[in-house]
Amino acid sequence: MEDWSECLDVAVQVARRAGQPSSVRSCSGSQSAALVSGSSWVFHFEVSHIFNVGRFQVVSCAVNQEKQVSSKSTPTDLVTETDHQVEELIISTLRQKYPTHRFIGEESAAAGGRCELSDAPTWIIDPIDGTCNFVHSFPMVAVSIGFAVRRELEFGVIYHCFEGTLFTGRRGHGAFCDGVRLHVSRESEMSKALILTEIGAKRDPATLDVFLGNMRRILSAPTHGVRIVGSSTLALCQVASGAAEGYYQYGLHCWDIAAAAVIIREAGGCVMDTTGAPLDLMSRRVVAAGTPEIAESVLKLLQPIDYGRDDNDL
Ligand SMILES: O=P(O)(O)O[C@H]1[C@H](O)[C@@H](O)[C@H](O)[C@H](O)[C@@H]1O
Ligand SMILES: [Mg+2]
Ligand SMILES: [Mg+2]
Repeated sequence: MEDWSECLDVAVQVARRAGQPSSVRSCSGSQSAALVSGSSWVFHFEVSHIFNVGRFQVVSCAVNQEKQVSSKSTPTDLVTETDHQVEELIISTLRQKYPTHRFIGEESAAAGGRCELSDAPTWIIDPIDGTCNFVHSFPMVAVSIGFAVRRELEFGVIYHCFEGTLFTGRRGHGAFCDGVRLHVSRESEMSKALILTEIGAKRDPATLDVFLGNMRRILSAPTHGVRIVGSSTLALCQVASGAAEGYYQYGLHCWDIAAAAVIIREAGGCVMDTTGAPLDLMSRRVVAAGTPEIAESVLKLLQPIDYGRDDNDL
């Protein structure tokens, strides 16, 4: 297995830096060990040297400032200047260090950039996940950075900008939150499950009928409850940490799924297509769960909502 740990540590530093005003913090001991095991790289000096520039616009600084809010695919699909600035910070920093790598970023894609997974090392970036929350200063906002090589997800980094917590997962090396190992819930009964979902950008009556029908069937399964937090990546991190048993959504994007899929898998969970087939990162739909039983129980109750694909133009 190739050792991408050096890339992972750079992603950790970029995500932290993009999400917080203070200087780059090193990872905790065990998390550092998990990130850099088997590598001779002198990470923190090199990484802090890369980011030792004072031009960062960061999320938790900007959250209480006046924002220029606009919308993209629908009036509820919001974007701010901070989304653009954080994505530019992340991609320019990574591209300087890895000029041959490829990048898929939410705001670059919105501007017409291609969402194409190839064999090349590819960074899959959501600069602010939970932009609507960010606009309202609702404290569920994340920076998400996934990394794939030969179409295989190698690692994911998700930084919770309000809590200052960092979720990481590296294929074959486990998943952590601030150095504490993550384990999914082993619950297999829907009647004892907490299920998370997100609404997606479409609000037309037909879409809302299917969305609300899905939620009604999940609630009537029955389950303990359904939660919508407004950030796909942070909701998926709750599955990885065992705080929720399952997640389903139509309408998210590859940059919402990529990092979280690695973190959930490395925490012992499963991530798949809403049909039960293997995950299709570009399909804009997902079911994730601590156990296959919960995943199966959820997907059997779902009616599909068609959002197209991220790689529609290929
Ligand atoms: O646009 P950002 O990056 O904030 O991502 C959110 C999507 O916009 C929502 O449609 C979707 O429902 C999720 O809330 C997702 O996190
Ligand atoms: Mg976003
Ligand atoms: Mg997002």
